Amino acid sequence: MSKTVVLKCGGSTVHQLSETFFQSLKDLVSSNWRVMIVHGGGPDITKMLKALEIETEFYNGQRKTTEDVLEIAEMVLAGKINKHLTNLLQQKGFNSIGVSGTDGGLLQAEYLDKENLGLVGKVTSVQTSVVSLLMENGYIPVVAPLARTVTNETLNVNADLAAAAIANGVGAEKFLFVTDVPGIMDQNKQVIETITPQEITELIGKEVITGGMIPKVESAVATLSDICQEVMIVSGSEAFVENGIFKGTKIVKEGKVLRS
Ligand SMILES: Nc1ncnc2c1ncn2[C@@H]1O[C@H](COP(=O)(O)OP(=O)(O)O)[C@@H](O)[C@H]1O
Ligand SMILES: CC(=O)N[C@@H](CCC(=O)OP(=O)(O)O)C(=O)O
Repeated sequence: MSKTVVLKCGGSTVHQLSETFFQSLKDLVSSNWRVMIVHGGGPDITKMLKALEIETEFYNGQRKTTEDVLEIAEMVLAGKINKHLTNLLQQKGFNSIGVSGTDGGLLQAEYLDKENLGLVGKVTSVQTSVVSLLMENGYIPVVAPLARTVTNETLNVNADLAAAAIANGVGAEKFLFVTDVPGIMDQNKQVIETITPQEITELIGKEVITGGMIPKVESAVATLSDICQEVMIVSGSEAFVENGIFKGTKIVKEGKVLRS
């Protein structure tokens, strides 16, 4: 039976995906992996909000989302970025379908911290039937990180957290964060090949892992399970798998160093 890999493509990399990245994706598909993509788009949302002179700020790494901000976030995520990626995949020879996390009940959420963040969601459940059907039929689902509450309100969701919830929900064997760096770097800017949750905590404490890397490693650690034994941080501007060998940083459960 084929295994599932979830890729989270960050907003920092969605416009810079290289030919070798798509070659790696082809290798995965031809090795019988079922592929699903969840994307971000933070920089594009910020750019559009600035152009429209709508104020935007972050609280604990998440965008404070008013109704005006949500309207633009949904427009950019489910419109601009989702169509950009879906079209690009189609152009590169993949069958892809773009959906929003609000479609088909895919992502259900509750308010994360209504007082401080406004319309921001924390995913509570993932309805996988539609995306599973798509993958079974050879399509790559491309998901925008928006969710619905039980009372049908749309909420903005941090893409790292949305991707982690989806990886868990679909029972993915592999979960890759595709970003603008080739992996987690140590204090000497060398890419770390394998890292455990304990080492991650140490590097956050030493402020070697900072900023946008923190939600990634925290989501990675939270996603590690008996099914998903390996989460990776990889680059979108180069090959992330060659001859079955994955390149980047592998985040593995304590003491386990696994082969690709
Ligand atoms: N130890 C680290 N190793 C690599 N990148 C790091 C590290 N600490 C912080 N970062 C930062 O994390 C960034 C990736 O996070 P982010 O910009 O949020 O990406 P994305 O748009 O893919 O979600 C890198 O560009 C880098 O500046
Ligand atoms: C609540 C929240 O912060 N939502 C994010 C959703 C996009 C995202 O996470 O994009 P990246 O992966 O490019 O950062 C935002 O509005 O920017």
